[in-house]
Amino acid sequence: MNILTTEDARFIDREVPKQLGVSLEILMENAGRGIVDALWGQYDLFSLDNARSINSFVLFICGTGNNGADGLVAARHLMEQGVPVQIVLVGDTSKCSDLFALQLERCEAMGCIIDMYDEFNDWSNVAVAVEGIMGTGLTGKLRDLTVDVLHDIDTMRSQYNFDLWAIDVPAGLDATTGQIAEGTLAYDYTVTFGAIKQGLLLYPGKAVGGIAVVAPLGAPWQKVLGDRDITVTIDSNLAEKLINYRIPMAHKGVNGNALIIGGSNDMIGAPILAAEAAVHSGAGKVTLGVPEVIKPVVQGRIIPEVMVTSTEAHKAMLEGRQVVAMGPGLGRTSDIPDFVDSILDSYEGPLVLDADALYALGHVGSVDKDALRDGEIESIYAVERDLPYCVMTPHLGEFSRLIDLPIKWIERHYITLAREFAKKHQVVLVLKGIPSVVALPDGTVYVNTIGNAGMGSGGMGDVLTGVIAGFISQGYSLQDSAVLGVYVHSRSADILNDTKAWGYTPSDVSTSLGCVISELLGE
Ligand SMILES: NC(=O)C1=CN([C@@H]2O[C@H](COP(=O)(O)OP(=O)(O)OC[C@H]3O[C@@H](n4cnc5c(N)ncnc54)[C@H](O)[C@@H]3O)[C@@H](O)[C@H]2O)[C@H](O)CC1
Ligand SMILES: [K+]
Repeated sequence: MNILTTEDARFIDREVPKQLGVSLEILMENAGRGIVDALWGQYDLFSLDNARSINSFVLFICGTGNNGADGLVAARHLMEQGVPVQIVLVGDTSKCSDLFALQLERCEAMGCIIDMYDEFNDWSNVAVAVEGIMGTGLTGKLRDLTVDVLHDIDTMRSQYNFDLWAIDVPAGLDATTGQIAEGTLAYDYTVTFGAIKQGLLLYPGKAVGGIAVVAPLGAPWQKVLGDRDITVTIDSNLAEKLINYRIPMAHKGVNGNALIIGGSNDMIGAPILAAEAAVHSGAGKVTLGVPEVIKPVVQGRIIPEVMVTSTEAHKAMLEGRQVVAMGPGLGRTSDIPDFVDSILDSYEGPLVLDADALYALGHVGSVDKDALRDGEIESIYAVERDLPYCVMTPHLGEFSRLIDLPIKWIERHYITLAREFAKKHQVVLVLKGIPSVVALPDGTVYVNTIGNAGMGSGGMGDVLTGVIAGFISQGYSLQDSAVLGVYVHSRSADILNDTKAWGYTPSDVSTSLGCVISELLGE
């Protein structure tokens, strides 16, 4: 499923009429109709009953831009259907958009009940409120007047207990970054147009949008996006397309030979988790390379399917592998950067870099904060160190070190930074956060839509690394392995979450991977 940013939505507004001959007014008509369909999907609008009166109605709270105009269209459709509606207007109607003026004229001609916000006081009869104060047209902080209106809505909702819907995005939510302005409310539902807005998938936006319903615009807007970078959701539909059946005669030689490199005196758990996850994801043969000193302990702890070797003999260790994943538990001692470099120099096959291997790389590039602020995408990121084509799986802290930028900035410009990094370095970046994203060298970004709070525990990332390596060893491309790995890992955790809340471990996620694979194969 596609994901749209504010810029994409504006581009669609501009280009669909030009290239496809479908006017903005028609798109708006479909958007308004989509709001109505979404409301019907949730309530029997013919017997609206807010438990207080039989005079209840659907209230549309409309700003004077096209977001408000969508609300006016929806109100008109509901009037035709005989559903009681009222409209309140927020803002200066003398400064409205052209389409708002047109839709308002229509609602007035039909005798719809329309009040200015200050005149409205019939909150006790509101059954459902639909907010169209603003959508993708938000600029800067919310103006005081808007904050006051939103505050009133919130107070009235607590008092009268009606559901609150947002048109396209909640007023105050940045539809691209998911950041929210002070005063933004939390909603029960958001009806968003064409495709889900990126800001509804990123925190804190994801937490305030409620249940998202996508309403079609009535024209194949995908056709006009051309070579714009695309963003897509990671969900079961995508994963089902990526997973392959195994041929019946597949043997361990066909299913790949994976090497995991990691471990140090203080950390033996991380590489064990990664190697075991590679086994559970279906790799034919898995070897774990650890420093000689910890080899006996590791051998005593790990499942017997994994062979353990010593990293001291590293040339021989690399031979015949379909994938090498390096980093879990490697440590941060002064010898590690040279060790990581020597592996990068001597191994030319598919590579996954995680954890301390990423730390060992240090800064690999830098961010121009001004360009980031101004959205000058091309000049945001400068490469300082070339990297081999590989999958990199940093969490926010590790990414912060790689690009030399505080986490706060990364959180605010999550997808832009992931995309620029993957494009400029030509690597597959799995940025592990909430949500995790996978950015590809061609600029496509996949955003994870599943997973749960139980995944926030030590070792979960090591399992993901092992899963991705496991898929690569079985012949999946680096990018498919990253996307499929993120899905399977989160889905396994979701299955466990159903019965164990957060009381499950990374090892449990690893051992349940097979359930997800069989679910994807429809077995
Ligand atoms: N392609 C699509 O997805 C379509 C979307 N539609 C709808 O159009 C809006 C975007 O409309 P636009 O006129 O560009 O802007 P808005 O109505 O969202 O906002 C303008 C409105 O908001 C006021 N405003 C802006 N910033 C602030 C602020 N910081 N504080 C207070 N008020 C602010 C501004 O003054 C204007 O009054 C999109 O979301 C969809 O709902 C089309 O209908 C169909 C195609
Ligand atoms: K809105």
